[in-house]
Amino acid sequence: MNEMETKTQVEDSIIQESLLTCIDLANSDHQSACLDSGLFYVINHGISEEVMDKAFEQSKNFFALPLEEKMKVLKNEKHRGYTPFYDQIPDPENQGITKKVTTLDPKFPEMILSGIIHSMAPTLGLILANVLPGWREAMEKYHQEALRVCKAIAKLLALALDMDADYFDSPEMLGKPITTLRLLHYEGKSDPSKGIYGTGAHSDYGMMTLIATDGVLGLQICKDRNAKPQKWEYVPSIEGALVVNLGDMMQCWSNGLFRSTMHRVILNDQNRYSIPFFLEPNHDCIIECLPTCQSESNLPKYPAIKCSTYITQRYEEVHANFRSYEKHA
Ligand SMILES: O=C(O)CCC(=O)C(=O)O
Ligand SMILES: [Fe+2]
Repeated sequence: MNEMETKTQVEDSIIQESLLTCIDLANSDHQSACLDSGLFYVINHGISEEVMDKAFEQSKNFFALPLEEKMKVLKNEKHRGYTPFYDQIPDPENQGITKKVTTLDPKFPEMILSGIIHSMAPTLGLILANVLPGWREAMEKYHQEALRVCKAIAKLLALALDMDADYFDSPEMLGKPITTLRLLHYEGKSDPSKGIYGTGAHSDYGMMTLIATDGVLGLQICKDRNAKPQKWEYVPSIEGALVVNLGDMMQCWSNGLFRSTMHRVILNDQNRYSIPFFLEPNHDCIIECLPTCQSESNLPKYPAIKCSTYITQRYEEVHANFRSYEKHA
């Protein structure tokens, strides 16, 4: 049996085991999608409608709480917890928020971040238990399922990069992953010409992001950030499918072969709820070009960096000071 056959067999067995199917916008395979846009859909992921519906229902319940209740779970120094509207500025150069926060309408999304591993999800859950029965259970269940799906995708990505299927899904890499479930609530109307976006242009920092939405159109990608003018394409939602978006770390591991695509959210006066699940490896893991992705004529393009260092750097870049929203509370 040659190496290629073995690889295909392993890939087939992962797909059969989980029935996981990855498709891209043009309906080709996930491998070309990784190279082209770094974004693809996953169907047959095994997350039941019930689990998905409960997560959205509880997310809406949370955002419908009075602000004073939400402020009780205001984010902590690890950025877990509630973030009111206005806090996140992924694209400060183009986002009006840096100029005058108070005149901005519509608002930036409000969000709540929780994780289970290395996080305060249990604390959040305890605080919210009285006001939102079932919130914690719904989030823990969705979190667990999202992690399972991401790990299956990580195997396919490893194979696509000519590594062992378990390369990413190993104790050193994903034994204690940094996982974040972000519940987002957008409202209002975007106006890119005025620097008003649901979420400004950014790439995700980590390994991959699994995005579930309520079906309201909003997510856009720009495949070529250097193009002038930039071309933004909507990512339509597909019933039952989740969107997978590769992050900067995957771009680094693959030496730029896999794309960490710039994306943003544009809104048209509708409420929109989405639940991205961010997967990053163990915090002490070093992110560096894989041996299969470099050669004498293709040297590593990105410096090796510790996972936690990279995340902290990127996070500080895009978040306003706490004080910037105190006046809106
Ligand atoms: O709301 C979405 O569809 C995407 C949100 C996003 O890009 C993010 O939270 O990083
Ligand atoms: Fe994102």
